[in-house]
Amino acid sequence: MTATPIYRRVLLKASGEALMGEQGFGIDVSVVDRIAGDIAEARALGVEVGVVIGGGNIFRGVAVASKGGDRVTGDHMGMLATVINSLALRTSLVKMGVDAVVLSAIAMPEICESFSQRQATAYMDAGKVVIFAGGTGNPFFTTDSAAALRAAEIGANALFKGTQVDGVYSEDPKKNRNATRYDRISHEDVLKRGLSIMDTAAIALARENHIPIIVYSIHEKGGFGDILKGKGHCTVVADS
Ligand SMILES: Nc1ncnc2c1ncn2[C@@H]1O[C@H](COP(=O)(O)OP(=O)(O)O)[C@@H](O)[C@H]1O
Ligand SMILES: O=c1ccn([C@@H]2O[C@H](COP(=O)(O)OP(=O)(O)O)[C@@H](O)[C@H]2O)c(=O)[nH]1
Repeated sequence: MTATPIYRRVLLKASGEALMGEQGFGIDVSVVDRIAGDIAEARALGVEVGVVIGGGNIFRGVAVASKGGDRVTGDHMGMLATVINSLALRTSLVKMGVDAVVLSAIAMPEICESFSQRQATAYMDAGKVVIFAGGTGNPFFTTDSAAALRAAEIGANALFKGTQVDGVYSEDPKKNRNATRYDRISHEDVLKRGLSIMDTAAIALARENHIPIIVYSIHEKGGFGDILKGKGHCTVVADS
């Protein structure tokens, strides 16, 4: 018997950096295939899935600015990187027989459709996985903010942050091995304690729209599906 998922419609933010796998740069197709497999499992449970992928495996605007370059151009390059990753994910999903479409915040009609809230919702209602490319379409933002924004626009029941660590800690666990992990914490406390698991704009937007954020390790095979079945390993950031 198939388990009943705890959320009907979700937005998954997949770390761009995770797509590198063991490489120092670019896309490891086996990692993309694994993430696509996790999404396929969620679809099989009947969950409607929207996805935002980062671009940090290819480009980050702040890296350009830190070397004295033009931040806005750097951010444009970062947004284009998210389009490349989105196309890679769509390819993997389609290969697995999962119907998926890329909608970009930056118009590039020869490559993919442009984003509109109406079209995105219609595709999700029809059971397609919708991959939101190009971030918010604006510089000085991140794909975390894009994920919170799209989650609000599509009426997602939860925002999943699939990242390098398995939850929210009292401090960055990569810097302090003794940091303690929370099973549950409020958006308010994440902001007040300056826990930088996601940028503050993303957390504030999720808080205003009462969207829980589920932080889990994107490296854990089947982790996404397990959480949807109510038995996964994660931190839930939700209204207190
Ligand atoms: N309080 C915290 N709890 C968990 N992770 C934290 C915390 N503070 C900083 N981090 C770091 O935030 C990183 C995830 O954020 P980010 O760089 O946006 O990754 P992503 O590639 O998923 O977008 C983690 O790899 C972790 O090292
Ligand atoms: O709305 C957005 C989303 C992303 N970016 C740029 O795209 C890069 C890649 O996104 P991000 O760093 O969020 O990816 P991730 O951390 O998930 O790898 C960012 O550094 C920004 O330069 C942007 O300018 N506006």
